[in-house]
Amino acid sequence: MHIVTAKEMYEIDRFAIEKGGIDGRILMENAGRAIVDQITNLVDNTERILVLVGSGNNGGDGFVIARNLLNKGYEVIVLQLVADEKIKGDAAYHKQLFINFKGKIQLVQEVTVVEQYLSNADVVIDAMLGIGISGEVRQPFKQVIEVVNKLEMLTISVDIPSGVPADEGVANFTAIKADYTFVVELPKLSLYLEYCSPFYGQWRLVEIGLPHTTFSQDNLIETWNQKNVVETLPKRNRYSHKGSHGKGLVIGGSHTMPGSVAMTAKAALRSGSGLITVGTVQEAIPSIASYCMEATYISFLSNEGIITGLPAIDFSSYDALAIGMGMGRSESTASITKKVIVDAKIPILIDADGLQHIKGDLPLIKQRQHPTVLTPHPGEMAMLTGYSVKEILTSPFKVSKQFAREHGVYLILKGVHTIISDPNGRQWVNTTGNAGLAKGGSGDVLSGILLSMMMQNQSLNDALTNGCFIHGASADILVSEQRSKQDLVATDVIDGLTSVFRTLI
Ligand SMILES: NC(=O)C1=CN([C@@H]2O[C@H](COP(=O)(O)OP(=O)(O)OC[C@H]3O[C@@H](n4cnc5c(N)ncnc54)[C@H](O)[C@@H]3O)[C@@H](O)[C@H]2O)[C@@H](O)CC1
Ligand SMILES: Nc1ncnc2c1ncn2[C@@H]1O[C@H](COP(=O)(O)OP(=O)(O)O)[C@@H](O)[C@H]1O
Ligand SMILES: [K+]
Repeated sequence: MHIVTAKEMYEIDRFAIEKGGIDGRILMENAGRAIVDQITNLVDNTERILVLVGSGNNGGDGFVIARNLLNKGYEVIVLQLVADEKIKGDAAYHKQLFINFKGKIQLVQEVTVVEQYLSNADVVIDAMLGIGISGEVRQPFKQVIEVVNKLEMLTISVDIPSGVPADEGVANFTAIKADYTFVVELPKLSLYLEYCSPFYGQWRLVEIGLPHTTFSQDNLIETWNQKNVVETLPKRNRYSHKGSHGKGLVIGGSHTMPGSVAMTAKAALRSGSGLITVGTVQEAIPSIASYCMEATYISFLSNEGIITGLPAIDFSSYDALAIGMGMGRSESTASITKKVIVDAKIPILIDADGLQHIKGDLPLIKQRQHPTVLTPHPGEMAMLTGYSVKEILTSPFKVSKQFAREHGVYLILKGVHTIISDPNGRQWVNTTGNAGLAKGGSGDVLSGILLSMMMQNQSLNDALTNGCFIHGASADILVSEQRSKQDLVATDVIDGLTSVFRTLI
């Protein structure tokens, strides 16, 4: 499903009205009615409802909601926070209908009066500001937002919590902290920004009759859901053999960090790889092998438990490789990563310490004729780009698209809403995962799943989006059925892959 910016939402809206011929007043009615259907599931009709409306179409939705709740027997008051002449067009039409239906509207701009009304209500419907907000929230909205947040009453936002920007790039704002948000037709970008999404509370899309299309050539962002995975994940052929499912190489690990490659290898095998070989320091092999007996091993030259040299490896005998996990950041390991980038004429995934190694070698990556996948978390992305972590979290879509295009890489910017970007600038947002994954080792497991997916018979975009989905889905199933976010550890996520594959395909 497309994720839209405010501009794209307006384009879709304009298309529906101007080319499709649908009346904007009907769209507004549809939005209000669809949201009322949701509200009636949450709120009993004995509860007193206060609808806060602003000057735009978001306020127009508020009038439709108020009229339809009134029809259903709810006690409703609309507080209009702007002067009458500010309410225009479709919103003015629906305001008049509400009046015709004997609805009560109070024009209020004093925050103390708003507070009195709030104290006599059980539920507040926030239809103050929608996706048309520009700049900082002005008065009286700012104060009203602060009062609503302070009161902690059930708050339901229309389309977007008032004050939250629809798009990325705005770091500081005052906004309603909604319990529920009913998002009109398509998800807005800010739903997938970790500093904005908490404001939405629980959210759901409501359909109002707009086409699900995008007119943008430049900003193709989609969510990746279970349906997408089911459609694209290759089925295992009855006649397949181990060679059909990929021979992968994992390079990394050190005397003090053997677990990382062990988890990557095990996760790769549990996600369907035919054969996995681990290249690591000799000292680490016994402990890794006891956890991952299915893999084979190459002993690398080492000094004090750190890889110092790359043995002669015929990279072409592998289908893909992953490098960097637990490898350390010495000069010797950096030069090995560099050699692999140049010599390995196969798809490679670079993670963790490998990302530190490549900072100065991005031009070499650009020259590669085979796909390169980078999997930074925001800290690593900051190191690679020179932006601060805050800047990255404020504009993760822009920063990662720019980087993927500029360096010709597939970029997986990990986080609460992991963003997958391809070298053409297409982007997907993963929809699975939970805070149980915020533990050391989760990234190593992801690398293993991705390595495996890269070797299955699917496009690389599908492989990476499916890999991220499967990783998060494993954690989600575990947390809902047997573990908790507290005790979940990375090796559990590997074990949880069983449930994912059993339920998904
Ligand atoms: N046909 C349509 O256009 C539809 C739009 N829908 C609703 O319409 C909304 C978008 O409507 P609008 O484009 O009118 O935008 P808004 O409803 O967000 O209102 C924008 C108005 O708010 C004021 N404003 C902007 N920035 C402000 C700030 N920083 N502080 C205080 N006031 C500010 C300005 O007067 C501006 O005209 C959507 O979020 C959705 O709720 C729905 O009704 C569905 C159909
Ligand atoms: N709060 C969270 N919600 C969802 N996913 C998370 C959360 N925290 C971490 N993750 C996921 O866990 C993984 C962590 O990777 P990373 O930071 O590289 O960990 P490590 O290097 O310790 O293995 C990423 O896939 C990330 O998306
Ligand atoms: K709103």
